[in-house]
Amino acid sequence: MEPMSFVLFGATGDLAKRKIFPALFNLYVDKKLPAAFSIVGVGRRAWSDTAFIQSVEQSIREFSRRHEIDQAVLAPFLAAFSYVAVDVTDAAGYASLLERVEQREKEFNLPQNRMFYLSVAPEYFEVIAANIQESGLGSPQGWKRLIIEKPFGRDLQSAEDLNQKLTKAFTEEEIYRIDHYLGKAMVQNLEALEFANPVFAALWNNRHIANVQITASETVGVEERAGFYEQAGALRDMVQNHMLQMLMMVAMHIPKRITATDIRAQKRKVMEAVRPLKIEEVAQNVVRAQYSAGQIGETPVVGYRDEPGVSPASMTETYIAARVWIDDPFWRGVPFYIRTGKRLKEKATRIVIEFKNPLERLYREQQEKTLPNLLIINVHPEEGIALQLNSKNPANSGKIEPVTVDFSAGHQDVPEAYERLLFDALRGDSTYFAHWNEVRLSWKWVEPILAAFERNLVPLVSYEAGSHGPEAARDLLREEGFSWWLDHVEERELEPVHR
Ligand SMILES: NC(=O)C1=CN([C@@H]2O[C@H](COP(=O)(O)OP(=O)(O)OC[C@H]3O[C@@H](n4cnc5c(N)ncnc54)[C@H](OP(=O)(O)O)[C@@H]3O)[C@@H](O)[C@H]2O)C=CC1
Ligand SMILES: O=C1O[C@H](COP(=O)(O)O)[C@@H](O)[C@H](O)[C@H]1O
Repeated sequence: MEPMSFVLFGATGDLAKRKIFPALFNLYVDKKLPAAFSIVGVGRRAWSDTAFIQSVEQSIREFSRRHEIDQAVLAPFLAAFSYVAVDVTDAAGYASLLERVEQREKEFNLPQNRMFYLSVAPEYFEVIAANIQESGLGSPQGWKRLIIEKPFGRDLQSAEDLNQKLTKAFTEEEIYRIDHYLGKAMVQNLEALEFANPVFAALWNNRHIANVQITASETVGVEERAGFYEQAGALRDMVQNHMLQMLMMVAMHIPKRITATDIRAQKRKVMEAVRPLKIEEVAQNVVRAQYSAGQIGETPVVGYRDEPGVSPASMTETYIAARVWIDDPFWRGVPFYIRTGKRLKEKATRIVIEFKNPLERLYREQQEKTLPNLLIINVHPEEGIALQLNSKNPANSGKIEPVTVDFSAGHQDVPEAYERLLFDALRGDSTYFAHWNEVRLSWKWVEPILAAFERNLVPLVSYEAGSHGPEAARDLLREEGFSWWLDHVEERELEPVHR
């Protein structure tokens, strides 16, 4: 990994504190940062280097996954940090930033490789990219890269505008769009699961798979983010990015080679084959809902409209479920169901692949019940893979019962998503970053849903906080004779009606 300068815009903010500094530190401890580097923080507030370095140290002590921090390791790490107060909208301020970056390059004997990380509100993305370009910061003798946070636009048009402006300063190959779900170990593992196991590779198609269920459920509510969330809702906040990225990762076909280019090409093909929804079809295929008051565990919680900062008549959805069809020869006829929501019963991101059960009748004639084989990929916070099979239980008169072969990654001290993604970006590996094609096609698919919501063509139903979501989401699957797996113990017993 080549020595470089890391310029962090938004260095005094929440994301820097909770994720970026701890991730950089953990990479440093694991010897995954270059041998020499400088980190220049940028914010508005008039901090000294010392004040900034103190805040970095505090964030590492508070948020690092490592609880034991060795001062002898921390001190040289912190020595790489310095701070420049710049209002990013003021082009004149970039001269002092350039001066500092160059001064540190000389001090640490660094080649001019520059990583720019935009951890600021999205309205600043364009102006920062333009000012980087115009100030000379963006013309180093070595490489330059741009890591950019979500959200990438708020609809197709704004995403296109943003992309056009960014690409005046950075090429597509230089842009690393963060989707932190792509940094999750089990999402990255999907590729190996599908392509490193011929047994699954052979089954990964509509001949063998009945449906795919992708869930990202959260117990938290809107927290202190009402200002943002009221404008976004679950569709923009989770579906356009994380949910569709997981769908692409599950549905992609075997690439020629395991490279960023080939994998991204396969993901693009999936999104190109996703059946577009007409506005008038949205209501039949998408459920939108909002949480009402309820209980998370033992704790009573208010409904969304009573959350601080939320309008009492808010129509913002905190839950989405949708049926997605992929019209290609591999997936034609296999529904992909996605759902995500806040204030649900459990915190769980999970993918369930339900296999077809053509031999079910054979055993039914024997008065035996078999359940479909399920491949369950627990993404977060549990991490692991489970395969549900049917097996005779000798302790129960040899009756067939479901058994689960479980590989759980347990709670090992594994790198967090931001560590993996930063490591990749520093190495110049863009496999697990969202390519513009993926972002564009995702917005394109989401557009009619946004329009249908705006025109109120889809009812906003409510669900009780602490529940598994609205009944309408169950009805969505019932239409094809399926049900959401693993919501309820009793659903394990529930026999889906297979056609
Ligand atoms: N926080 C999170 O968990 C997540 C955040 N994100 C994204 O990351 C980005 C940053 O979020 P977050 O850290 O929460 O935001 P914060 O509001 O906590 O921080 C914003 C940062 O931007 C700086 N800033 C704001 N205006 C200016 C300006 N005119 N000139 C220079 N610096 C400025 C602030 O500096 P100062 O305070 O000194 O003015 C601060 O460092 C956003 O795009 C967000 O959507 C994405 C996923 C999760
Ligand atoms: O991007 C976002 O993700 C989080 C959920 O992330 P997870 O890693 O905890 O599953 C979500 O709470 C937030 O609203 C959204 O902006």
